[in-house]
Amino acid sequence: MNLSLTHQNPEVKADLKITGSKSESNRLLILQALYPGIEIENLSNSDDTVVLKKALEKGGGLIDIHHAGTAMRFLTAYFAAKENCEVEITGSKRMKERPIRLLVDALQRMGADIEYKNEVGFPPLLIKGKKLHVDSVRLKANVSSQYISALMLIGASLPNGLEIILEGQVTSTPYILMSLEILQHAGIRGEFKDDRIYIQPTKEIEPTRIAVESDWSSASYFYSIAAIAQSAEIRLSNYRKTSRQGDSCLARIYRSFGVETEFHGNSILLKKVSSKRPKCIHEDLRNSPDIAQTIAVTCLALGMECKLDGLHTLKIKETDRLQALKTEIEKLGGKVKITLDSLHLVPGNSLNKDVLIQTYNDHRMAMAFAPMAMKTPIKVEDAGVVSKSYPDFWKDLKNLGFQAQEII
Ligand SMILES: O=C(O)C1=C[C@@H](OP(=O)(O)O)[C@@H](O)[C@H](O)C1
Ligand SMILES: C=C(OP(=O)(O)O)C(=O)O
Repeated sequence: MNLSLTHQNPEVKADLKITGSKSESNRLLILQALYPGIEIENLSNSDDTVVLKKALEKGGGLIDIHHAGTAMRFLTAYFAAKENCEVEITGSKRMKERPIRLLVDALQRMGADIEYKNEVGFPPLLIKGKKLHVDSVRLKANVSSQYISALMLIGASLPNGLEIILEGQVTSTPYILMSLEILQHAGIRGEFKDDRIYIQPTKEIEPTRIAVESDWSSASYFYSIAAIAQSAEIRLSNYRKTSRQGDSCLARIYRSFGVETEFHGNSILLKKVSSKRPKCIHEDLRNSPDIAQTIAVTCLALGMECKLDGLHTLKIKETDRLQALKTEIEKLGGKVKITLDSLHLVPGNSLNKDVLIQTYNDHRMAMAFAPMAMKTPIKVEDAGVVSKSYPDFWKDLKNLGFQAQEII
């Protein structure tokens, strides 16, 4: 499904409930499978969470997790440590290009029986679950934090717990802290200090009800809309002032675009308070890689220069996001230089009209470019990709005055 998108009203007002964080949901589902006393509230309705839940219910055999990176990584560790289970985990064409060797190597050193079905280092994987005895493992930490979270989530279920020694500069650190906080919330002891993580062995936990906060990465598109609009008041729930999600740094970053965040009870109110903004934004997004696309497109829409660093993980996500951003921004008239870990955008004098934005099976390409329709009519290819993290995205956008029409 391709969509033609327009937006005529410079004033935006809306009140939306955003689905639960997929990162929190997927961690909690793994923990719940290991410790049945956990009850989860506000679970994400994203495809990535649905596939993970179904895989856990199936418990073995052939499992296809499509595009879901966290599901692939978390389930690899989960099944490797689950005695007497045999599973083949596969995914989309892109999933078969997303590296998993660092995690598989670590699990194999812990005693796991995992084989590559096709290419070494990439899914699909053949896993024969067994008891893992080794209780200390070293892991390169600068490629994806998901490998580390995957090990942390199974750590407490191992006979002696698990020590993880991190090598190199740690990336996406807030996601590691999220894993630790969720374990602690469930009653599992653990610590993360310098380059060492330790998770204490835990046989049982007290029954606990844990509420998932709504997804901050999904909120980023509304920050972008508020920044681009002439006036905006957008209320989003359910959010907390002290969030486990690193992407809550949006509140700080979008202040530079004139958007203030007010916290009221369990909701946030995004208010456009000023049209003054700097000529150039410079951010290191090592800790919040998922909002890079949103910020780049906001800057393009507002005619601002933007320098983003710390983007070394973007090449191995749903698509090569650095290349995808460059190609699509240049179609609209911006100039983009990319390196292996950075992006520099210089906006053009005007924005091209009716450009078809390609989405490359990446939900965030579709959602990040959508706010651009407030400045120039655009078309979005394969708009259904949003369901990976935010199935209600287009419906919610209509509530903000966007007109979306299906086109061939
Ligand atoms: O652990 C998680 O839930 C995630 C970690 C991040 O991945 P990397 O650590 O690979 O950057 C992030 O991009 C992804 O969307 C979700
Ligand atoms: C990178 C993402 O997800 P994953 O790695 O879990 O596929 C994302 O949602 O932006």
